[in-house]
Amino acid sequence: MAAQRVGEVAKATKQTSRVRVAVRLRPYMEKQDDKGEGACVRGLDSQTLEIINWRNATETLQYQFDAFHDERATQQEVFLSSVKPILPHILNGQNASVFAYGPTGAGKTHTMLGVPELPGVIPRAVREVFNLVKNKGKQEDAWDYSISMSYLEIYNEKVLDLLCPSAQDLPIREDKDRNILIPGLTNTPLTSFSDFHAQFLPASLNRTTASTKLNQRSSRSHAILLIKVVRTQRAAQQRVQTGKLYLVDLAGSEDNRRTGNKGIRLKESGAINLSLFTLSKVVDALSTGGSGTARVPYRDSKLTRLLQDSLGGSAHSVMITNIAPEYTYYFDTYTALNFAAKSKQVVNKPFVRETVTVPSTQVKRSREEPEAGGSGEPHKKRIKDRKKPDTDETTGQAQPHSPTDPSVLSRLMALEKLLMGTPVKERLKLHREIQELKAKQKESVGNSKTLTESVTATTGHVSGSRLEGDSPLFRLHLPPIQRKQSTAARSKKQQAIVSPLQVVQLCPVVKKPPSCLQKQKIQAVNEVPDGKENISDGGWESHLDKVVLDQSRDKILQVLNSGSFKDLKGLQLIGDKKAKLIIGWREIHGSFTQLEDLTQIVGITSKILSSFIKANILSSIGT
Ligand SMILES: Nc1ncnc2c1ncn2[C@@H]1O[C@H](COP(=O)(O)OP(=O)(O)OP(=O)(O)O)[C@@H](O)[C@H]1O
Repeated sequence: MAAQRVGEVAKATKQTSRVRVAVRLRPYMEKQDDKGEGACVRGLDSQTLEIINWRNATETLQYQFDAFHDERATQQEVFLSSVKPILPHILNGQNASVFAYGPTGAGKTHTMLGVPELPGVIPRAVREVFNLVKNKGKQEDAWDYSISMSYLEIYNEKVLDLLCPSAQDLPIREDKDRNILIPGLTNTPLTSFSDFHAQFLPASLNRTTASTKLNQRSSRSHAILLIKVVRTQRAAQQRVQTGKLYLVDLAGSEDNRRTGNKGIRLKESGAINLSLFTLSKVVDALSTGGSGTARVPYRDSKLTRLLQDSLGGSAHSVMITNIAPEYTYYFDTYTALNFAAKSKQVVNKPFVRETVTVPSTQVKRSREEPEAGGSGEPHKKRIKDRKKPDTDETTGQAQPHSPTDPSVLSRLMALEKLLMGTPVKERLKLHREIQELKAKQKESVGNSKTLTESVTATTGHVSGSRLEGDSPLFRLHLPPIQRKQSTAARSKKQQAIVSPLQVVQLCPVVKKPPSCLQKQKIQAVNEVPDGKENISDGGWESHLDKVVLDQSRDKILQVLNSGSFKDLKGLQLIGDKKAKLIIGWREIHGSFTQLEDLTQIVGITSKILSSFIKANILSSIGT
């Protein structure tokens, strides 16, 4: 019998739910390491890993997450520890989401999809949902359950229905209750796991993949599988609860120098990187804008618009960050780990959305009409409930910022660097911000001293004798990670393992012996000097590795060419006026081929251009 909706009840649960972050290290692959340098990252225990510190290769950076799955972890272990625990929520009208993040070729699709003999999170989670429903049905007979699926990809900023590939770019809508809806998206009822299998496999083949230098079958889109569980009470006045499970395989962040992308691949890559860039801005806003005043830029990309419920919204979320051990991936891995560390601070507020219905005459409902268990919650509530940056709402305890917490350090460093090349009028503002961060840093040093090791569930910290004078450089009596010398120009006999000190020479960024500038930068990390920054302006580029410089330039160019107004304003030294001029220039001339083209814009002199380049490159390296 059809039912008429008479009321929707959003029952906020008392608990907040921090986004759980797991990191999975893929096995070392010789073919990905043509120089034969070995691994730059390794696990220490089931929660901790360490990566060589690019600023000083005699140190490592340690990160702690909710779970760390090393290269030997099986598909089943990853599922049991990181995914299974959140699934029961969707039977109670709550949302849950699992998404795989990481550089291209680091194992996201392997983790989410797997292969027939080693099925990944998606098939295991769906099977588990069927099991849970079956068991619930046995325990209580007051409710009926139905399961359905939708499957879509976001390709080049277009939403495409994988169950109905002819469908064009589908719109994303938001209803008055802030539920995210996709009108026209196929929603197929499922009767069993094999039914799911039969629908899912052919649909997966519709996903856009292509071969790049780094991955023979690289996902060129973000794939989102939505499993919906609707439970309906068998009573005169029916209650209907809908829980949604999002299983997301994100496209990999890409460095086009290494992927060798050209033409259409390069365009895809631009869209992928831009949406991931927006995702990182969303996470930034959620993890640092705890006061509730920061605008979260969900609308700046389709991906973040769709994931709105999963980040800072109403879902129980798990992010599995996939990383690769080879040195070739070093900076991608480092960036992914810092992103994962920030994501740990995002808090969701799960709630049950329930519809109470009474039998009535047939009411026609479109497939994507707002419904029970919808994905949003009132905006005001979300903002109000957003986690303050330093407070773990799940425990009520202050979440310690380690003295070397990368989220504070990197912002601090970026600001310090920025100050060097900033016009006088902006210096005051930056200086204030630096002082605040320094105060926070000092406070966290105090905090961390009083906390026992078990409480230090921090986002990550630098381990090194200079920072933790009495602790050994490497814990657990493991020998230090050693970078093998490149085998490219050596015979097999000469492949001796170098000592950690020699590694410094191979460090990807620090090329020259420490100069005055570098010493001061190191001091900024370790001592947070109170004195004035008075670093000479000239020759800053020569202190950085060419690859890093080129990568940063490419990223800036990408934002200039495909960034929205807001993305452009996110660049250093670009305000409203310049952002508009850049968009106007793009409309007339197309893309910028190099950063230097910016001088063609009225008001951007070569002096302004060099400050712009410097500020943005230093800022991107520091974050
Ligand atoms: N844990 C693992 N064990 C064994 N092989 C793995 C593992 N993780 C990844 N691989 C292999 O590494 C290669 C790249 O993995 P995958 O395609 O999953 O990467 P990806 O992150 O999805 O890349 P992209 O973003 O380009 O799609 C594949 O050949 C995959 O089988």
